[in-house]
Amino acid sequence: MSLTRTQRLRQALAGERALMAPGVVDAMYARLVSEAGFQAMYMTGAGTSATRLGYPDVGLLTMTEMVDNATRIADASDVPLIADADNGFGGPLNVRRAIQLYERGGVAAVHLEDQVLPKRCGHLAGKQLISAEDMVAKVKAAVDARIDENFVVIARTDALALHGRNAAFDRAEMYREAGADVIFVESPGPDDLPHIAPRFPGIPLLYNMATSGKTPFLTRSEIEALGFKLIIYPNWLLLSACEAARKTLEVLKTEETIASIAPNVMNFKEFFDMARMPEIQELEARYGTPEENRTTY
Ligand SMILES: C[C@](O)(C(=O)O)[C@H](CC(=O)O)C(=O)O
Repeated sequence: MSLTRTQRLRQALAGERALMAPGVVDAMYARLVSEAGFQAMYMTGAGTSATRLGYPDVGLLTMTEMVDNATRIADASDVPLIADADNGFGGPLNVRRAIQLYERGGVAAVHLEDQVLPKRCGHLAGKQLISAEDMVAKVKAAVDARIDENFVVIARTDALALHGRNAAFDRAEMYREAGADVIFVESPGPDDLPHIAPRFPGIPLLYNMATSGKTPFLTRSEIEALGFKLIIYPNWLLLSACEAARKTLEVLKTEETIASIAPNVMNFKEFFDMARMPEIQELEARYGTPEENRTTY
């Protein structure tokens, strides 16, 4: 029998190499990541906020909006999805409901952070934290709420930027004792990185390859050598696409034709194939759509 997504995620986290999870914001990016053959993907809250609302990552998205987005992403492939669950959208009871809905939606892992509500991107200034004890209660609620024991609960602390290394590590230790499966110390700089793994033996650590540049752009092997097991790349696909879209818009505005862009974009067939056209064609055949009405190019 094939392994479930959560089992595959657990297996990958226990493997030799660090697991790379490119960031996605919708089903289309999920298709791209799946096509590219990655073993995991990550739903970025920052990217979800930008694409769903056109606003930055300042905690405006509601829990149901985040769950809805995660569910659509999870539905688009069989690749284990790690999803941003911000601060759990409230207290421990909100966390409990959020975990139930994320899990039901096919998500394999979430990360929860110790910021107040509303939260903001961990790489921005002006963050505020809840107490470590309040966060411990949320981690416990998350662990208790999961039905599938392989669903992964990742605890993130945002304390490093505000209170320094010791405070951040103390918090992370408390979250680990509360049952977190993975530890995520947010926005470490180059000086902090070598201190994290020696302090947390035996538990997988997450490396957030954010685009802010605060955490260095290391290679997978360099990150592995520092003792991290999971690498998320939150907004890189989105930012690549935004830059390409801007260029297309510039050309369209000045040249008033798409002709010079056309040879450089993904072609029509590739685009539909990425969106599972072969599956649709197979289903049409199976359910008796007359040949002349089947979807073809
Ligand atoms: C990981 C993160 O929470 C996200 O929403 O993807 C962000 C990433 C980012 O804004 O680049 C973060 O707070 O680090």
